[in-house]
Amino acid sequence: MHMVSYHGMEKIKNVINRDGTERSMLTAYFEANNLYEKARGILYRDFPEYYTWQRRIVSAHPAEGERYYLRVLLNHVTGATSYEDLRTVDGQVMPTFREAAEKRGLIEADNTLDDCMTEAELFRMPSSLRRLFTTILSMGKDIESFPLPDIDKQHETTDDIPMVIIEETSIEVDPEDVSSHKNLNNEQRKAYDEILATVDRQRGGILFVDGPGGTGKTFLYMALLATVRGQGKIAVATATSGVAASIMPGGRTAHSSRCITAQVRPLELHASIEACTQHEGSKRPVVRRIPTAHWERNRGDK
Ligand SMILES: Nc1ncnc2c1ncn2[C@@H]1O[C@H](COP(=O)(O)OP(=O)(O)OP(=O)(O)O)[C@@H](O)[C@H]1O
Repeated sequence: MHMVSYHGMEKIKNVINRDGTERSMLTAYFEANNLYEKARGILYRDFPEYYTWQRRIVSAHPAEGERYYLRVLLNHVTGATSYEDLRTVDGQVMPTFREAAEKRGLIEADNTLDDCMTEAELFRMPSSLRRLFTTILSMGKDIESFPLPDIDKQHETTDDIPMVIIEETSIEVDPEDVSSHKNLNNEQRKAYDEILATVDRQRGGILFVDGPGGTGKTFLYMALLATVRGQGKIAVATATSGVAASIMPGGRTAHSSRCITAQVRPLELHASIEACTQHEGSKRPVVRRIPTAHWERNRGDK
């Protein structure tokens, strides 16, 4: 079980027969344990302090499964002379490295995951560190066990209300926007009434407002957002670009919205809002808790 690099066009027979392919740093370590008694008391990771290798020890990611558990064992077991020997615990050969690590009590009790983060911190880029951290959390590691800064209680959810709802309901409504519906022209009024009727029916719907630049679409959105929010309902305003999103109060880009992903298609909107709030820790979707409307600026986005 070791990695071999080869050219894509190379014949597999040649790869296997190439000098040195059958040896890896790990098999060299097993050999050293076989040959030298002194080597048997040294952990694999400390080996470079006593013996010379031309390469550095590679790290293993928890998502790599057996390769990772092999690394866990090597971090704790000295003197192994073969893979099988490494899997042997109390005279019993375990079928997998994971089971061997479990039998030795290394997985539950040790701080390998913390060590993994500490080691990764030295050379990984932030995005890669974040991925590693979420992988570790998904393996059942409690986030509280990491020395993270304290969570600002002010931003925690209260009374089991998901954060996304608190954020959306705390958007301030400009009084000028609230009264702007009185100034709508006939076409805007028609669209305004129809959209509000759809929101009130609470049965969902997809409506498109279209028109040449400067004909008052944004003016209409502002009036709609203010009216819906003024009624205590949630109006999620998204746009495909940051500039277009910044025009609308509480507006955000679709991909940064915690409710709607960039790939969302209109018919998936309901499902994506549900998925989002369930992810936030609530089993009750926003759409059932508070009537929700969603505006997306598309055509003519700046
Ligand atoms: N009913 C109205 N009463 C007063 N002013 C209005 C009305 N409708 C639109 N306007 C004004 O007309 C101008 C253009 O409107 P708006 O920006 O809403 O157009 P738009 O269709 O969103 O344009 P674009 O597609 O270029 O973004 C704005 O200054 C807006 O305030």
